[in-house]
Amino acid sequence: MATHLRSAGKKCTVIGGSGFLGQHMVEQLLKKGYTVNVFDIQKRFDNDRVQFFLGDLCDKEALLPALQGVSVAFHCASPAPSSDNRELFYKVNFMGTKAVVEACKEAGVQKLVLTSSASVVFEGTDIKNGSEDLPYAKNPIDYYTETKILQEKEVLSANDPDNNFFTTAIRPHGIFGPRDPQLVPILVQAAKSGKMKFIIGDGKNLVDFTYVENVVHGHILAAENLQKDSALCGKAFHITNDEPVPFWAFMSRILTGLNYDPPKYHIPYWLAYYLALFLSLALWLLSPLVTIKPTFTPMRVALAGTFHYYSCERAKRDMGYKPVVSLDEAIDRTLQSYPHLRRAKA
Ligand SMILES: NC(=O)C1=CN([C@@H]2O[C@H](COP(=O)(O)OP(=O)(O)OC[C@H]3O[C@@H](n4cnc5c(N)ncnc54)[C@H](OP(=O)(O)O)[C@@H]3O)[C@@H](O)[C@H]2O)C=CC1
Ligand SMILES: CC(C)=CCC[C@@H](C)[C@H]1CC[C@H]2C3=C(CC[C@]12C)[C@@]1(C)CCC(=O)C[C@@H]1CC3
Repeated sequence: MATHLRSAGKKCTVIGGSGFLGQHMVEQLLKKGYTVNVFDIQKRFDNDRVQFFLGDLCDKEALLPALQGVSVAFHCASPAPSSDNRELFYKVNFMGTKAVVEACKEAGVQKLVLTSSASVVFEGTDIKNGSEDLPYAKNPIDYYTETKILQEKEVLSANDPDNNFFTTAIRPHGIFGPRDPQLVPILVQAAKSGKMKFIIGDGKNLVDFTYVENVVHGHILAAENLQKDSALCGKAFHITNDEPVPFWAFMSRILTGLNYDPPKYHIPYWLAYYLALFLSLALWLLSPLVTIKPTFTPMRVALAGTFHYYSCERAKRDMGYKPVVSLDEAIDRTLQSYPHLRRAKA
């Protein structure tokens, strides 16, 4: 194959490339010999090998220059769930994704890989080894997830082999790893303020936590296997560590690894849920006077007190996926990457 064709095949754009997952995507893609463009609303790192395009993905005209000569676009941009901004979720995750699809088609990008979420099928009740055949949640756990469903449907239905445009979606769950601004920092903050005393439920509920490098590996395999007549076209794939763990054992391991005490008292699931619901209601009533963002929310209680782990057999079968970093190794690497969050021993 002529060099220019080979390098065109390896030219990609990471939309959301300044974010947590996006930065890890960029690092691995560069290691694998891809030429990488980043499109993001902000620039959070410097790298001479990356071409940055700053803009809002809702603006198709802003996206087009970042997609010229590119064969694969990875779309992993989203407002943070914690921003709690319904209008923004709808605008970016739904309308913005329509703009991404249109811009890809117009620029002649052949493959679009969306970062969706396994939570698109989660309604707050147990899911054990859930497959991709589960229906979309009728009552998603929050509005953010509702717009992730709209977004995934939009991307998968855009798959159009007749026009040489192929789409797929990766559904990760509980991504963690170095530089994650959410899971470990939120947990440490909760521990520091004395909020990590209680285990919700009996502590036996299994959950997937997925190391960021495995999530990246799934995305790259998806891009490399996405082609005419492949099983990936227009389909979604769970990517997990394939090692579900008790939610509270994972939390305790992170906390003790950073010298914080693990939670030890149990509180029944339904009591926690109704307390969180009552708290949300009280804060909503007070919202004209004061704005408080609670750590303890019904959605978090559902995430912390139910089983929700997913099968990644489809990804193994159709793209040869296998986690590249074990959960043990992943936790160790993550703990080492947060020296500033470690509590000094008394
Ligand atoms: N983290 C997790 O556990 C999971 C994440 N996901 C999905 O993975 C993807 C990546 O998540 P993560 O890396 O954690 O998220 P981040 O918030 O770290 O990264 C998202 C990036 O997209 C940028 N962005 C937001 N809005 C726009 C816009 N309008 N135009 C251009 N760029 C924009 C963000 O900028 P800014 O920071 O300024 O908003 C940020 O740089 C998301 O789609 C998320 O839904 C799915 C399952 C689990
Ligand atoms: C499994 C999964 C989807 C993980 C990623 C999300 C996490 C950032 C949060 C999900 C549940 C959250 C949670 C807490 C902290 C942040 C999460 C792990 C608490 C432990 C915070 C303190 C409490 O009051 C209980 C919360 C339970 C859920």
